Amino acid sequence: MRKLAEHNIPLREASITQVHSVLRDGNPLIVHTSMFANALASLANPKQQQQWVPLAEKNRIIGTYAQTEIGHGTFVRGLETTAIFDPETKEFVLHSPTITSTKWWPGGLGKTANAAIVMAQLYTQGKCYGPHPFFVQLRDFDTHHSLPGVILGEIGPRLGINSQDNGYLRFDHYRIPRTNMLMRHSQVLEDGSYVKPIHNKLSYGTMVWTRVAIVHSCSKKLACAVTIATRYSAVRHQSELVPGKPEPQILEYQTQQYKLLPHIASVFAILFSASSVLRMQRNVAASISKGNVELLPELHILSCAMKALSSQDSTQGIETCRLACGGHGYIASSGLPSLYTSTTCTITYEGENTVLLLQVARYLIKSYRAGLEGLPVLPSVMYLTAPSAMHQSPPLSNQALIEAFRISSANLVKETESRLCRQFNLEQNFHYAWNRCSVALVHCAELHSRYYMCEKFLSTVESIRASDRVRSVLQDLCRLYLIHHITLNQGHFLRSGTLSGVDLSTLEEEMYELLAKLRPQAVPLVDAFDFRDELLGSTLGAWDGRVYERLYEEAQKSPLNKTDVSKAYHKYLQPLMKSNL
Ligand SMILES: CCCCCCCC/C=C\CCCC(=O)SCCNC(=O)CCNC(=O)[C@H](O)C(C)(C)COP(=O)(O)OP(=O)(O)OC[C@H]1O[C@@H](n2cnc3c(N)ncnc32)[C@H](O)[C@@H]1OP(=O)(O)O
Ligand SMILES: Cc1cc2nc3c(=O)[nH]c(=O)nc-3n(C[C@H](O)[C@H](O)[C@H](O)COP(=O)(O)OP(=O)(O)OC[C@H]3O[C@@H](n4cnc5c(N)ncnc54)[C@H](O)[C@@H]3O)c2cc1C
Repeated sequence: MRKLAEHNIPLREASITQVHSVLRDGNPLIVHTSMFANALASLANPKQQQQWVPLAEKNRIIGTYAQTEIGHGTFVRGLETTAIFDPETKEFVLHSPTITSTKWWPGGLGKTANAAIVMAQLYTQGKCYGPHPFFVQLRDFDTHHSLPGVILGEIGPRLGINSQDNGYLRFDHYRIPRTNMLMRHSQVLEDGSYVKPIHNKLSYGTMVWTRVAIVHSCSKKLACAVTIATRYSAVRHQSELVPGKPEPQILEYQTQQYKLLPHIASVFAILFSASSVLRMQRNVAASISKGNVELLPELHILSCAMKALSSQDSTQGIETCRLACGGHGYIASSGLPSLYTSTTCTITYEGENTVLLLQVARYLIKSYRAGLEGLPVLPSVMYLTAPSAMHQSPPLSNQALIEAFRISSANLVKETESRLCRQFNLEQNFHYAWNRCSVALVHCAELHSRYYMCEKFLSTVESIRASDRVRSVLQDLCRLYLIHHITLNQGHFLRSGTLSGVDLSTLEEEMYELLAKLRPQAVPLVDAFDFRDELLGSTLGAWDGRVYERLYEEAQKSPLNKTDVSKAYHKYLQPLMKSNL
């Protein structure tokens, strides 16, 4: 917090700095600096912002975002916490009517936060208007004791990020002023009448913002992992590549290059896509301020797509990096286990990936059908019904590969839509038919998302003007990325007829050549991510390559090494050894 103040970084921008990486096992303030700060900035009206933002900036108020309940995370409309307007006192009464309505998971809620943005079902004049955000004080601002009517605690140990004190929260007819409803987009007036927003999903805006932030953070996490594994692979010598010759650096093995280089490429693919979605988010935010919500659905879908793909890719990439470090990748001091546990949760939180991909698929099917009917569709999905342009580019050029992605994606959507129609004819119920096609629908969403990411990678690399040599290395990396993802998805390209078996063999051959070509660039590429050793926090990945010394030094810090003979010997082992059991 002191660093943020020194550098004049506003609270809501803190989460895109590296400051949170200082903590190894989760940051109890991350939801305060990210979601809580963003909810105030985007969901509170100017008067409310004046009231709470300065206090949050000074950390007098430490907040969290309390939406998920034990019973419902994905299905936001199913939340059970109620906020009933009482016109007599001009207050909302917050209540948790069931066990399943208990708020569960919010980061920092257990012990750190003294306030929360609570999502609750809004009732006024006897009618329910769905989930709305409320500013709620949970603890006394001086003593930090929980307030009467508020029951809260921590939910217990998790796979990782255990310093984040994820919490639970219940309300027992807890009263808050009417003016604590965040009223930028919708309002409840003094007489209890409801003023609806210009788009009924504007109150979900903090989730959209966070999904975009997660994409950015996934590229950082993966960058840390590839830095550790690549540097280690340059230090580690093992086995014989040529019998009788000295043991080579493990980075010389083609299989090791295949484990690492595509994930180095992936860091850039995710980063460039994150920048593109961030630009769109800023445009949409500016439009919303002027009352225009036309591009909100496009932003929602793009943020779902990129959050799902980047969390999946970075989690898999980090695990591959851990495995690429052999046994030493399993030791906590390598930094890789905590990178994994703090990244795999991004697959689940802020919208479980399958659910987000189904949102993308719904948009693809709707847009495809609209396009067929000649209705207007938004730019990112025009290609679904636009004529093919496969023959305009030289065969197997980067542009041709992007076109192959585009056509294969359009083809898969077309095929899946036909399947959906057939299923609908059998079931006579759209929802059952949808469920029966949902595996294929997820594949549509994944391929569309991959197409977007590949396209952003290529267009960004081609726009680099600063240095020919940098551009040349990034072009090779981008080429590797395109070919790698084509080889992983061969079936889609064969089915769409965009690539033949011979094309795929040619591309595979080129991929192996690229691995060898990029091998000398591996260490410079990860060095260019420029992580300080303190932030990387890894015995395997430090700048100076003193891997073995650091592993040995770190082992000395183990509490078990404080004494030669442990207490457990006297208490358990010695009696066991003497017991003749
Ligand atoms: C280092 C920086 C890192 C920063 C990150 C900080 C990390 C902090 C640590 C942890 C944070 C974790 C926090 C959380 O997890 S908070 C809880 C998050 N919860 C979720 O994300 C819930 C997921 N569910 C949903 O979002 C939705 O309910 C839904 C699944 C998307 C939609 O459900 P449903 O289909 O029932 O849809 P609705 O009836 O609600 O919607 C119908 C139409 O609305 C469109 N829609 C939905 N959402 C939005 C939106 N946000 N914006 C615009 N439009 C939206 C939807 O597409 C439908 O449109 P259509 O035209 O097809 O009818
Ligand atoms: C580390 C961590 C931190 C979190 N922090 C916060 C926080 O700060 N604030 C907060 O409010 N919440 C937080 N959450 C909660 C998080 O947002 C939810 O866990 C998440 O949205 C998933 O919801 P769920 O747990 O209800 O899963 P479920 O929706 O129950 O998912 C279980 C399974 O059902 C499937 N499924 C569900 N619906 C569908 C569907 N329509 N179609 C197909 N399959 C479906 C899913 O794909 C999944 O496989 C956090 C969670 C974690 C793990």
